[in-house]
Amino acid sequence: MLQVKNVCKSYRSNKVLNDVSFQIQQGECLGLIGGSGSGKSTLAKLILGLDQSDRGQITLNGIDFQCLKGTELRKARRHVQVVFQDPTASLNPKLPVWKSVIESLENYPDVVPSFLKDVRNDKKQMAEILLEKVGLNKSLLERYPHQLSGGQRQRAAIARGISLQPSLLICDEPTSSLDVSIQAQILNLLKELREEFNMSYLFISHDMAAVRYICERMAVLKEGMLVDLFLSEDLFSKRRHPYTRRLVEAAAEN
Ligand SMILES: Nc1ncnc2c1ncn2[C@@H]1O[C@H](COP(=O)(O)OP(=O)(O)OP(=O)(O)O)[C@@H](O)[C@H]1O
Repeated sequence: MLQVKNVCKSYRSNKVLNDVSFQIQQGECLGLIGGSGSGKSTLAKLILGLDQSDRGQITLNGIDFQCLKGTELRKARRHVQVVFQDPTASLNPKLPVWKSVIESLENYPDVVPSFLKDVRNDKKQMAEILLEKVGLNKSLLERYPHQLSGGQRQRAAIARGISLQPSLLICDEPTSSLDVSIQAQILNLLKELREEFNMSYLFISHDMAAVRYICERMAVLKEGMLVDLFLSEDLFSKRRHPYTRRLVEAAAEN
């Protein structure tokens, strides 16, 4: 489904990604962990088609975004969406929640997600269904982002992320800005949505326990190199790369 092959990326003389390769299958969740500055967000940017790699290939369902331009690129991009750490990054503070949630659908009028097919012409109904999918009451439709709690804002951002029924959802630290008590709820929501829509996730996080909980496999980036890739259940195995073991030890100390 997603194939990343020998990807390299430098910013001036700073080699940020060095020959990175991995795959994510349909419906699979791959966790991406690594220290600060290891290149995780850069990789996400390349997969989203927001920047170009210097070398290598990134294909989603066999399509290489880097070979596309204009309308074709726009069309392909709908299949990969993102949920950021800070939900205010994807919710316009001047719009009521319902408008933010359906903004992507308005940008892609030809796209008819299966769960919205009966209401595709009714904007409010679409927003209502999307809110329901993420466990938000329709009484929140008219609220503005600042009138929601952090957890509700992240749910709204997730509703927006799934609105086009993407094949791949990139979750970039989706729980880091939330209270610990809310983090588990958001993780469970992401888990349920993945099952319902058979989406794939690239789940970027510093939170080892969260990654282990939600992902079947984990990939470890160290200074732009993919040094380890394994089943989550093998996180504590002796076969782990020394750097992975250091991350595990650091997480245990926190
Ligand atoms: N647009 C850019 N121009 C120049 N350098 C950049 C750019 N984007 C990222 N970098 C550099 O690339 C390196 C990797 O950054 P990146 O944000 O991908 O790391 P990260 O693993 O996501 O870090 P964090 O966990 O702190 O978010 C850093 O040294 C960063 O300064």
